[in-house]
Amino acid sequence: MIKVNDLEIPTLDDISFSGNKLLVRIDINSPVDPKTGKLIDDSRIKAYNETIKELVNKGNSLVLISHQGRPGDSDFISLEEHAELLSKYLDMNVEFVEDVMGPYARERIKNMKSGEVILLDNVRFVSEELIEAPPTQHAKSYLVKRLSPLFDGYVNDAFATAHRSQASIVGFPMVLKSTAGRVMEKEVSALAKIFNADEFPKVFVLGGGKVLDSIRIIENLVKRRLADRILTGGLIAELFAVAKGLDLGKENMQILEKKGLISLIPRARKILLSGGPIEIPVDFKVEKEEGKVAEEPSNKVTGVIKDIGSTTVGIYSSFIKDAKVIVMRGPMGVIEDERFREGSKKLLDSALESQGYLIIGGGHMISMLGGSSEINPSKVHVSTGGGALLLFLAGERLPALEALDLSYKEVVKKK
Ligand SMILES: Nc1ncnc2c1ncn2[C@@H]1O[C@H](COP(=O)(O)OP(=O)(O)O)[C@@H](O)[C@H]1O
Ligand SMILES: O=C(OP(=O)(O)O)[C@H](O)COP(=O)(O)O
Repeated sequence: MIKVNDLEIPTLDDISFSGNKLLVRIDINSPVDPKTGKLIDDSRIKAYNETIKELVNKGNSLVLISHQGRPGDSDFISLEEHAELLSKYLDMNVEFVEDVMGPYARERIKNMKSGEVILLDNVRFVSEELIEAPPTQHAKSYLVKRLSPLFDGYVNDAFATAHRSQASIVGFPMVLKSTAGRVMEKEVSALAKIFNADEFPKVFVLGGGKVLDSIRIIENLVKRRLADRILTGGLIAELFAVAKGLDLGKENMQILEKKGLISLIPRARKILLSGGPIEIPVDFKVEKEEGKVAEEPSNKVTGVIKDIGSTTVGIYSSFIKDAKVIVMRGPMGVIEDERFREGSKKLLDSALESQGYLIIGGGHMISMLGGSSEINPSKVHVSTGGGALLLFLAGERLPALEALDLSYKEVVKKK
């Protein structure tokens, strides 16, 4: 059992599945090249080998289920390429089923033979999956009602989605015998051990595009006084810069507005006014007319912000080098474009060179590691999670863990 605060979460050692048909929730949501629609990193696809092989070796047949991107974004794509890569890394056939809960998927699941593995299509093609709701409500969703009768059990290995109260995460545990998979187990046990609240300075490097998540994370970190410094990059840096009163120019404001981020300015301002240890870039790398790249001080920005500038890289690196614990999530810039990878790459190098312990997460940031074999596991924890990782470290309860705990009490023990 994994014990987290008052939660007790069963693992594959506590509920031994063999010869069963299992629904396995994984998170293979990966960075996508917006130009080609192809995956640009496969770290998360490789992560589930142990769980999948262990379950297959015990004669189970597996239906893998995952999301990819969010509706409206360029990375909201089908999982066909993911199935090819899963087959390659597992060295076994993972059949792609271009359906989630329709008659074709259900018929295919009914006819599965022992040891077979299939991957359903992007679960966010089902609109119910996008609703954040309590487990009891999701247990009544069509997704759960249509799929759960076909299975003997449910395994949640999607640590990276553990902070979402969505149907494929919290609905199935209410009706099926459920456990955490090996990735979930390792992440939760390792993070509970390595994150020592008494070790400081702790430096958080937070970038990327999921600004609402980041604001929630920062509010938690500040409230619990867990961070000595929070170094911002990506869109989160832009939001804090505006909240501080900097004029980032019309184009950047339009981008923030288009992404619906203007309404978050008061929350960012409140964090700054409450003394949150937020660092804002002193310069940015920007793209100007005809694709020209330039560096501009934060108070004189005219181009579109695409990365942090070199002076900021120097300042941030010195904070990182002095830290005892470094947590990195979300890139400093638009890393899909080679010209704007430098900020993230240099901070990552500083973190790897530092004496501090590095916890790094989030699909885009771990892609910067490029599968590096030189990572010292006693000094670095590479997490499959980004937002889930940070919220867990900040002490928030994760819906996926709560649902597995509840499932053990209500579904397993009462049977
Ligand atoms: N200044 C910026 N403007 C627009 N997008 C940005 C900026 N900085 C980073 N991004 C985008 O943020 C995305 C990654 O953010 P996110 O999904 O939060 O990270 P992770 O997957 O590592 O958790 C990338 O697609 C990147 O292009
Ligand atoms: O990539 C993910 O989160 P992350 O960017 O925080 O690492 C997860 O797959 C969750 O995706 P979501 O933030 O669209 O719910």
